[in-house]
Amino acid sequence: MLRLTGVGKRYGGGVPVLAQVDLTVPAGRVIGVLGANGSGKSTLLRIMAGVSRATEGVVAGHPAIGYLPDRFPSGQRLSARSYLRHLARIRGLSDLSVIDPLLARLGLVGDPDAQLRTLSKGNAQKVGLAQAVFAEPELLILDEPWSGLDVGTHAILGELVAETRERRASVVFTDHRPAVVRQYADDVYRLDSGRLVAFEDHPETTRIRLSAASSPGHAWADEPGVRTVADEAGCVVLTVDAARADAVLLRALSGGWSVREVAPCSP
Ligand SMILES: Nc1ncnc2c1ncn2[C@@H]1O[C@H](COP(=O)(O)OP(=O)(O)OP(=O)(O)O)[C@@H](O)[C@H]1O
Repeated sequence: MLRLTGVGKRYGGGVPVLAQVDLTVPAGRVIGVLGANGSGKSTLLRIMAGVSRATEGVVAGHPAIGYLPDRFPSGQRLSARSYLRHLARIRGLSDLSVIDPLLARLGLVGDPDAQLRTLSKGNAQKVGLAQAVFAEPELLILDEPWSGLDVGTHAILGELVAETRERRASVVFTDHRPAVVRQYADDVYRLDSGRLVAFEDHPETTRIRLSAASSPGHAWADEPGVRTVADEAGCVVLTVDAARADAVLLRALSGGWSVREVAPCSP
């Protein structure tokens, strides 16, 4: 659907914000991009949305795109309703009746006929979301879409993302919170020094110290969930995925080992 190959971006003569970014967005997939402030998330999404040019590399594919920018231009005199109708006509949408129910679903507080510039930040964000999704684009690009939204609308946005995936369209979104990105994305990436890398999830681990009067012997490294095995002062020390810790303890006790210590590993 959309493919970035070797994409780089440099503003003026500065250091590259993005370097050698490769990313394929397949149909029906939700991709989440994590990154600290200033790591280049918005720059990457602007390039994908076609509103900014890469200074290196190739962007291939021309899906119909719905785009929520990081700063939605909300300081306008147009009302939310006229703005969305205007955009709908530009995008060739004949059925304008989808707009009002969408604003209601997003929980727009206030008069849809009031000027956009009078809306609160969260309500302006809802109008920004509405313009991104109403035409059912093939690729939905959302820059920090959860920012500024109230809790009720968080769930609605989650539904909109899921519905987009269900109709085999794709979503690319950014956020700086791993838990949010993990919750909604099929594939999670992280921007690190301009490079886009797969986000490695580090599940919580537990440290288990075992001893045995006579060595019963056990291939602990082969036990599911065991990450590391070390000998320390006559004890065996295991690092175990927290979710598997109970099973490993049961195996140890039934195998004649004594449990000396169980503690969460420091992050
Ligand atoms: N138009 C521009 N001209 C010059 N520098 C820019 C421009 N846009 C972004 N930058 C710089 O590029 C870097 C990445 O910015 P970008 O907005 O893409 O990061 P971000 O990850 O989206 O940040 P945040 O989480 O704070 O929104 C920053 O150092 C920023 O100052």
